[in-house]
Amino acid sequence: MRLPTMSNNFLLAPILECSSPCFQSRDIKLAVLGAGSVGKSAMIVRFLTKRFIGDYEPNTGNLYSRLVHVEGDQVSIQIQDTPGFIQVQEGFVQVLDSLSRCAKWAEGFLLVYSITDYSSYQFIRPLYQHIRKVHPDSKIPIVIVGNKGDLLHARQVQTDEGIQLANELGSVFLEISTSENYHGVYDVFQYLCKEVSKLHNHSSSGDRRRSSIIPRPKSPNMQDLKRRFKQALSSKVK
Ligand SMILES: Nc1nc2c(ncn2[C@@H]2O[C@H](COP(=O)(O)OP(=O)(O)OP(=O)(O)O)[C@@H](O)[C@H]2O)c(=O)[nH]1
Repeated sequence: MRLPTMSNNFLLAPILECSSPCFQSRDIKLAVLGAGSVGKSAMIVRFLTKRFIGDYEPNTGNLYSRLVHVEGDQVSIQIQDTPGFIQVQEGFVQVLDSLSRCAKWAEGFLLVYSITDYSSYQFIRPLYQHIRKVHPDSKIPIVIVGNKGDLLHARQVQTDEGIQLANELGSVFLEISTSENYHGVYDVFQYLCKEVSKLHNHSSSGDRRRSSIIPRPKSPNMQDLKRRFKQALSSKVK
C-alpha cells in the first residue's frame, strides 16, 4: 500500500479512518519525531493496523486518528507523523515551524532514530531539548526509540548508546524492529497512551479539587424567610 503524500501538516487522517466515530471529549495527542527515514510512518501504521508496510511516500506530516484500547478503556488517539527534518533542505523554515507547532500540540512524544544511522541518533538530544523548552513545567512523556533493530549487520548505534542517552535525558528507551516485531511497537504506543491518560486524569482530578473548594451558593435561610413571611402577613392583617 502506498500512502499519498499530503502537504497539510494537520490533516485529519483520511487514510486510516476511525473504526467508529471519535466521540471522546479528550483525545490523546501523540507526535512521532525523528530525523530522516527512521521508520516513523511504518511504526504508526504498524501500531494502528498491525501490518508492516515497507514503502511510503516521503512524509510531509500526516495526522492519524483512531480509537484504541488502553488498559481496557476505549480512547481516541491522534498521532502526528512529522517529516524527517534534517534531510529537508528546501523550505527549512517551514519544516522547523511545523516542528514547533507539533511540539506545542502534542501531549506525548516518540523520538525515533534508526540504529543504522548515527546522525539520526545525534538528532534526538536537540529534539528532546526543544520539546522540554516548549513544555518547561510539564511532565510530558517522551520515549526514545531505536528502530530497525533487525538490521544488525548495518548497526551504527550501539544499544548502550541509546540507554545512556535516555538515562541522561531522563527518558524511557526501547530498541525495536518495526518490521519484525509488532509487540515492541505496541508497547511503545501503549506506554505513551497510559502516561498521557494519567496526566489527563491528574489534571481533571485537579479540576474536581478546585471545584470542591469553590463555595456553594448559599441556600436561602428558611427561618428568616418564614419570619419575613409572617411579618408581611401580620402587617397586611393590621
Ligand atoms: N529493516 C527495517 N526497515 C524498516 C523498519 N522500519 C521502517 N523501515 C523501512 O525504512 C524506510 C523508511 O520508513 P518510513 O516509515 O517511510 O520512515 P519515515 O521516518 O516516515 O521517513 P520520512 O518520510 O522520510 O520522514 C522504509 O523503507 C521502511 O520499509 C524496520 O524496523 N526494519
